[in-house]
Amino acid sequence: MSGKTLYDKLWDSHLVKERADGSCLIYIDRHMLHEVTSPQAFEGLRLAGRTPWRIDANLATVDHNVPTTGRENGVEGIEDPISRTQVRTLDDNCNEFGIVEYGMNDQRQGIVHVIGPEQGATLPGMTVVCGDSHTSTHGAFGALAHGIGTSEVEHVLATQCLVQKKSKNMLVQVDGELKPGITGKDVMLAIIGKIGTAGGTGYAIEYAGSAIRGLSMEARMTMCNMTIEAGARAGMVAVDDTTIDYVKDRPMAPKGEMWERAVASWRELKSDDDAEFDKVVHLDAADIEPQVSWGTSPEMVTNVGDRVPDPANESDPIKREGMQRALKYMGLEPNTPMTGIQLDRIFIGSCTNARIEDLREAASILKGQTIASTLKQAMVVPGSGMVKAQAEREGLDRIFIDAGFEWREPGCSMCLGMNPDQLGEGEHCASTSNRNFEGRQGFGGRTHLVSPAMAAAAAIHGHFVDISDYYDRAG
Ligand SMILES: CC(C)[C@H](C(=O)O)[C@@H](O)C(=O)O
Ligand code: SF4
Repeated sequence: MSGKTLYDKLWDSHLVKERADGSCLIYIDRHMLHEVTSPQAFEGLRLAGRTPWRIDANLATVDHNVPTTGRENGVEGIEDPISRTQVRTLDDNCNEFGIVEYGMNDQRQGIVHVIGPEQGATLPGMTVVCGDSHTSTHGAFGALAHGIGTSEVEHVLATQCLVQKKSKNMLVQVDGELKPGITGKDVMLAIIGKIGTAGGTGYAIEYAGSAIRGLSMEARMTMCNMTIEAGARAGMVAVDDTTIDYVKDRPMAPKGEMWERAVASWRELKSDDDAEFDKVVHLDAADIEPQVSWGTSPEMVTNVGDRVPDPANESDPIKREGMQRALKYMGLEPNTPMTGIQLDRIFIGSCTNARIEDLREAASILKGQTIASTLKQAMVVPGSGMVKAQAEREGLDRIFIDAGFEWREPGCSMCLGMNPDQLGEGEHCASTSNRNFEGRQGFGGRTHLVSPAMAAAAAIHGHFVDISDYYDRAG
């Protein structure tokens, strides 16, 4: 018999019961909540007269609907009535049921997938769920993490368990050395460009190989975050020293002797050498160039040095039609150099790329520079209040502000149009977020997915540039 994958190990250690039809009950260690997908779940609990099964397993915050400016008047000061109600409802529900919530003006508030790891609420070996598709982010810690629907949010609140079917195992192996300036974002966009947005459907993906081992936790989180864009619900990376160093001394991480014991067991969280995967994909790190998306799906992506593809060269009629539609929406002509796309706004933020390392990377490009006068707006939205405070201690806020960026309060912001930060119709945006769907950042808005460094360099020039030049020049 062959060995176990990391996914098999996580699955087996949380399996409560398996039925003959393959449906399984798994135990959930950590449940994160936000204001969008929780109201009906709490309502369901109330109607059934239930209380949360394990209060301490839950951690809530407000992120999608919060404004990123003008928070001095608290929740009642939120202008949009729907957003105000959403935020107030989570506050009320958490108060009623006794769940810890980082409210809008708590320094620990932020995007749910940023604050979990930051607080040590996400730990190796856990099962982590949240009513949010980008929960896959937490898999970077050698955890089994995925999004759930609102009825499942209610189920987890009530029982701490979830009915699931096991996925197949996929290994994405990235070996070799990344070129300077190439980030986890570029690696992940290149993977999605290669396997497609349905490439991971039905699988749990493990990222491995020497290039992944060399990545920071922030970069691993970026990759696991975008796993859902590759069609897989869960992505994960094995535990190593990088993982353990990141987790150490986090507020909710174990301490003292418990820490030593935890680390000893976490070290086992890797695939066995003889584990077999149902599918294996290889990438050579040295081949990966800075990525920019040109279309309305994350797989519609190319190297910054390339051109907008020509549908005429696509033999598959369905794909051709999809490309034509995407180009029409994006207002792009085939064969336009990617560096020729003029931008209107720059957004550095989201649960994909708003951690401290992301802001440092962008600031290193922007230092002493100013943004192009042709831009309507450039903004940085830190992923959490803690990231914001850290960036301010390092003086990064000054670099951004001096360059012409707006420095905002934490939240999902322009990643999706559920708050005042939105694109206007027809506007092109260099965005460090994860989805470039039609209307995602505002009605008629045109999203180009890039890394923080690429967004920063694009801000200076008003169009995309190959940041490789920056890194070469800097030596
Ligand atoms: C609002 C929420 C349910 C949604 C998700 O599940 O991912 C959002 O976070 C997103 O990124 O589209
Ligand atoms: S930042 Fe974007 S992707 Fe992440 S949870 Fe918020 S809306 Fe979803």
